[in-house]
Amino acid sequence: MLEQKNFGVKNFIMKNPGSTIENIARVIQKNNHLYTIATLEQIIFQVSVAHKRIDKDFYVGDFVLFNQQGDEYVLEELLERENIISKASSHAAKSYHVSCYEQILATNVDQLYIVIAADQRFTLSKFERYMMTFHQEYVELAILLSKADYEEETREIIETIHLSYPDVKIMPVSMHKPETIQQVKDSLRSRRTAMFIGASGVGKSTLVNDLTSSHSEYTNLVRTDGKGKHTTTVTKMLYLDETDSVLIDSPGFKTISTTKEMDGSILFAEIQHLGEQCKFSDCTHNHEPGCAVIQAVEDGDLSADQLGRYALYEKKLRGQQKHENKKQMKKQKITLKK
Ligand SMILES: Nc1nc2c(ncn2[C@@H]2O[C@H](COP(=O)(O)OP(=O)(O)OP(=O)(O)O)[C@@H](O)[C@H]2O)c(=O)[nH]1
Ligand SMILES: [Zn+2]
Repeated sequence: MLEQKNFGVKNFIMKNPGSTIENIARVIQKNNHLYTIATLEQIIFQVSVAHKRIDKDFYVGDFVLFNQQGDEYVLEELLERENIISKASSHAAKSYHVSCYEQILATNVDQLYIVIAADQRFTLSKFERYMMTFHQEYVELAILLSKADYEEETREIIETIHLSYPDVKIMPVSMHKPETIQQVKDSLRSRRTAMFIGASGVGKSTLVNDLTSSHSEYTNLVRTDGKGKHTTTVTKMLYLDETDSVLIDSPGFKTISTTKEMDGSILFAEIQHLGEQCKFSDCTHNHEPGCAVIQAVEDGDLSADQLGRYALYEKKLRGQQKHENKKQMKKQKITLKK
């Protein structure tokens, strides 16, 4: 049997004392309605959903309670999720009666890496769509700028993003530059769950191969295509020996549905409306006493994620403002010199 890898079950049990240890597992792969789960001791394949739970969907990353029925294993309960990584389903967006349908990609993620390729057409609005879709308060977010051997393009993209979002963490990475792969490894935190998402063709598989290449034993296990190369057709969780962490690899998507691409005033109308009731008229809804927006989050009337996205959006506006001011000052200096 394969030596047992830590897929996060141990951590979960430590964080939730009193849980029934024997029956806790984590979903590490999903193929239609069959799941692969990891317990503290072993990996179990071909797990189905218990009859009484047949209406429930489980996702990669979920912690679950399972049971043995005869020689079959079944999923019984979903344990509380810390977070959900989702996007609007492009599939449903096409159907005329559903305009926006949430597609869950994975759950319980600590570090989310959005992979953008330097050789693909880049626009700030595409980047913003990613941020709008995936930014949330307790998930560490970074951009992996792949194919960074396209050096000119890489520089330009970093500059464009940082002009509007100076705080966004961007890590250039290239298969031709081993030190950049090492940097990605170094950023993976032990016993945490990282996830890669990105459009197809950005080089995600290549990157995952590079990260796991020294562990052929496990790569062999998860290889489903019979070919020499790892390709991503379903979402799955991989264990990385070197960092003692797990990585969720998800299939590349074509586009992020545009249903979330809206201007801030539409997206944050609710927050702006609530803001009218804040004690201070220039309230940033961040720490101020008498803030109606923070109150709404505390009361459960507004999601903390929405407030997080709002803060990000505000930051962007301030960044742009700063940039404008600098440009103006430069101009003034030049005219003074004359
Ligand atoms: N120049 C350059 N090309 C790369 C790099 N990484 C990957 N590629 C190439 O980009 C193409 C796509 O790479 P994949 O790893 O298959 O991309 P993917 O994101 O897994 O694509 P999907 O399987 O559709 O999700 C391949 O032809 C790779 O050889 C890189 O760092 N630099
Ligand atoms: Zn406020």
